[in-house]
Amino acid sequence: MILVVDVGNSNIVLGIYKKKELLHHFRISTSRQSTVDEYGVMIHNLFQMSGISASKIEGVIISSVVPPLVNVLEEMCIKYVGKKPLLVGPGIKTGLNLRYENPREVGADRIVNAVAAIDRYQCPLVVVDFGTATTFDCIDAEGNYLGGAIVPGIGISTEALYQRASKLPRIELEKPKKVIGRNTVHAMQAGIIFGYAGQVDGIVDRIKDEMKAAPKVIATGGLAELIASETRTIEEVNPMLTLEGLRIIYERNKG
Ligand SMILES: Nc1ncnc2c1ncn2[C@@H]1O[C@H](COP(=O)(O)OP(=O)(O)O)[C@@H](O)[C@H]1O
Ligand SMILES: CC(C)(COP(=O)(O)O)[C@@H](O)C(=O)NCCC(=O)O
Ligand SMILES: [K+]
Repeated sequence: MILVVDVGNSNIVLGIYKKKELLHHFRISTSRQSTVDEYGVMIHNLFQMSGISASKIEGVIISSVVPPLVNVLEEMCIKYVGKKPLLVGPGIKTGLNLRYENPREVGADRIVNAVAAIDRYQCPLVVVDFGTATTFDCIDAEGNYLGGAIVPGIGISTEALYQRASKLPRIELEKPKKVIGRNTVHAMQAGIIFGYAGQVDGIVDRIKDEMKAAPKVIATGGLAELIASETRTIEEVNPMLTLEGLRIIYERNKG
């Protein structure tokens, strides 16, 4: 079994794979304050709840877009899982041809998503990841990673409204029945959800024009389901894309 870990700005998602099969997955909140031992307790509890023995874990791979947590989680794995993790970053084989001006700048999660998408679907592709930020990653017909777009995430956008406007409350991210809201909450929900879906379609349309291609559009991330159904351009939601990518990169680098 291997342990795969994706550290996002809001959540850390962990997966346990036995060969190609995802046996368990867990989502815990990203805490920049937590210590090696606190993360150790967390993983110990998750393993215990699921009947996993740490001694059965043959290897660990971590992707992180939160630099201060890399060392903490690396040490946690050494101390509590007994394995030094592979870190998705410079020096690791991904098989991806990065066309970013500075390939070191691309978020590890975006690289991992692209690797998984290329493995699973036919190129050209666009991957939309609804995380703290929403990222668009473009892959051409030859499998080259072209780059993409980064926009404020749905959570960030919603939070900004209530933090900056005195009379706007904190709202549940729920789809309202109508776009014409007749109270503040419904009006905000309509603006956020339908506005966000429109933004996704707008960016994907421009990407397709610029790529001069008809890429398949895949979505992933915590809030993918909610928005995807309101878009015209997203063809498939694959919630486990990032974990799959980590498993594939692990395979390419072991031994
Ligand atoms: N199942 C869920 N239902 C509602 N909100 C969620 C769910 N999962 C994640 N979120 C929210 O979606 C946002 C992005 O989550 P996630 O995809 O885990 O982001 P990241 O990869 O940046 O950590 C966060 O604000 C998180 O609170
Ligand atoms: C864009 C991101 C913040 C998305 O992170 P997430 O929403 O998954 O937490 C992350 O991929 C990142 O920090 N990227 C570095 C900049 C870049 O990809 O160009
Ligand atoms: K992510």
